[in-house]
Amino acid sequence: MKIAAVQIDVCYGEPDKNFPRVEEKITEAAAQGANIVVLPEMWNTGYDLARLEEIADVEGKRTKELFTRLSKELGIHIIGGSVSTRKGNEFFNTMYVVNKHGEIISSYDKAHLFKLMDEHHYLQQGNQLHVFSLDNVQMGGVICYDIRFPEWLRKHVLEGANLLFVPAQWPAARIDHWRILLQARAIENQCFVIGVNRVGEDPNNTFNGQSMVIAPWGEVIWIGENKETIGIIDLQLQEVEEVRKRIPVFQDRREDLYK
Ligand SMILES: O=C(O)CCC(=O)C(=O)O
Repeated sequence: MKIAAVQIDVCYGEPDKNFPRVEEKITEAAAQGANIVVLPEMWNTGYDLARLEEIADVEGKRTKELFTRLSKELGIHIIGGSVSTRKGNEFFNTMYVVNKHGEIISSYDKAHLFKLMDEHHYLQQGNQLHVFSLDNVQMGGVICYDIRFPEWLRKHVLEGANLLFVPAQWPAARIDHWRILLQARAIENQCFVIGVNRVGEDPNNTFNGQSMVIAPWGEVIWIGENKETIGIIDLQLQEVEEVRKRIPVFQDRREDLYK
């Protein structure tokens, strides 16, 4: 399974600039032989939350149209990072997953809103777990701050996810936390973790990439530098089983102690 981690800059509050750029990057990832492309968080608008009325994607229409068209044309699955959406009169930070046949197979609204970036003032939180299947492999998708809640990611793995995707806009100021938390989530859950961050700046933060692909034993098999880049990473999925046999964490769990 070949993953393309698309680490890009995001134009603040400018969906009309971001949509064509993302189309270009997905096309480039497919040309490089990827089966699955992964985008960063809130790539349509960035964190221009005060202007969501004007710029959020209404019912995710524009995003869904782009993903369904491209996935079919290019034969590639899309883990759509996330986009700011408007559903009715409320706003969300939403991930769409579209398979290579152009079917929207799942969507997820960020469950844990990040107060340091004012999300709780503008967005509604999601309440649903996010496990889906592509090419008969069970996967999960959460968003950025969600990784600080190990119990939330564990729940996805207990529901069968062997890979966890984490789109993010994780500021450089706390990038050590990003790296360590992603690695810990991979080791404790004995699964692949694919974190895709952005680069560049917005009025409040600087972002320095360091998107990561981590194997179930915890090795970092790819890390993005501080520049726009597409990482193409070939995952050996049998490693999940191998690691779980070596240290049988899931058999040894003491659920009776955790309630
Ligand atoms: O938890 C953090 O330090 C960063 C989280 C974040 O930037 C986000 O959820 O958008």
